[in-house]
Amino acid sequence: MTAQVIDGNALSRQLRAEVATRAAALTARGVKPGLAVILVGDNPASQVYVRNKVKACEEAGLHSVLEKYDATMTEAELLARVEALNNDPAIHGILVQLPLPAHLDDHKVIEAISPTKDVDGFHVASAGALMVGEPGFKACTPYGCMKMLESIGMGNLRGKHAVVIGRSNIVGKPMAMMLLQANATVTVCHSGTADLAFHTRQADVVVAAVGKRNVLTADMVKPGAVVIDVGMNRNDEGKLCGDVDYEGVKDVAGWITPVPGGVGPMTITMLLVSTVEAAERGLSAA
Ligand SMILES: Nc1nc2c(c(=O)[nH]1)N[C@@H](CN(C=O)c1ccc(C(=O)N[C@@H](CCC(=O)O)C(=O)O)cc1)CN2
Ligand SMILES: [Mg+2]
Repeated sequence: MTAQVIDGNALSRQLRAEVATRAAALTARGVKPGLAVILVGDNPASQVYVRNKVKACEEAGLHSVLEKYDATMTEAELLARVEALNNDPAIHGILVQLPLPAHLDDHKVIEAISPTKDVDGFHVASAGALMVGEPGFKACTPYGCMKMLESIGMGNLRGKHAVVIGRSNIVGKPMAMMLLQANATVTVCHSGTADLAFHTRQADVVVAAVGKRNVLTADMVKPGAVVIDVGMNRNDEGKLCGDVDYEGVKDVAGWITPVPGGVGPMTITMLLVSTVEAAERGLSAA
C-alpha cells in the first residue's frame, strides 16, 4: 500500500480563500480583522514563523501588527504591551511567539492575553473551554490536524482509536481533547509509556507530536491507518523532517501528512481562521 498524502499547502489555500471572503465581508462592515504578533528575541525559526504569519494576514486581507523586541525586554514591559493590545479595538487577536527567552514566564505572559483575543488558544480559559466542550479558541496546530482529518472524511471518529504521541500543552493535550470531541477513543502516549508500539499498532489515527525523528516507524503502524506528523526536526543532512519515518510509514499507512507541507502551513491557516472568528464574535457582541 502507498499512503495518500494529505497536502497541507493545498488545504491551506482553500481555507485561506474562505478566510479572505469572511475578512472582506467584515471589512465592508467597517471591521477589518486585526492580528498582533509579538516576538521577543532573535530565535531564527521564530523570525521565519512570525514573518509568515504577517504575510499570510496580508494575503488574506487581514490587518496585522508585528512587534519585535530585544531579548533583554523585561517581563513587566512585555505584560504592558499585551495589556495595551488587549485594549486596542483594531486588534482582534494577539499572539506571543513561543519560545520566549528563558527569563520570561510563558504562562504568566499567556495568561495576560484577554481570552477574547487568545487566537493561539493557549490561555487556561481557552484550554478549559475545549475540555468542557464550550466555544473558545483552539490551539492552531491540533485544530489544523482536525481540519486535515475532516478533509479526508474523518471528521467523526466514532468507533475509531486515535493515539497521540506527546503530551505538550500546545499540541498533545489539546489534540487529545479535540479527538475526543470528534468521538474517537483516545490514548495519549509519552516518554513514560512502556510499550509505544503496542498502542500505535492498534490505532486508526496516529498523531506524532514529540519533536524527535523516527518516533514512528513502519512496524508500529496498522495497515491503512491515518498518520499525522506534527514534528519538525532536522535529519543528518540538515533537511527538515518530522517525527515519522515517512519513507517507511508511507508503504503501510492509508493516509500520511508530509513534512514540510503538512501540518506546518495548517498552523498558520488556523490562526487566520481564529482571528477572523474573533472579529466576527466582536461584531455580533456589539
Ligand atoms: N505562539 C505560538 N508559538 C508557536 C506556535 C504557535 O502555534 N503559536 N507553533 C510553533 C511554530 N509555528 C508557529 O508559530 C510554526 C511552525 C512551523 C510552521 C510551518 O509552516 N512549517 C513548514 C516548514 C517551515 C520551514 O521550512 O522551516 C512546514 O511544515 O511545511 C508554521 C508555524 C512553535 N511556536
Ligand atoms: Mg520561560
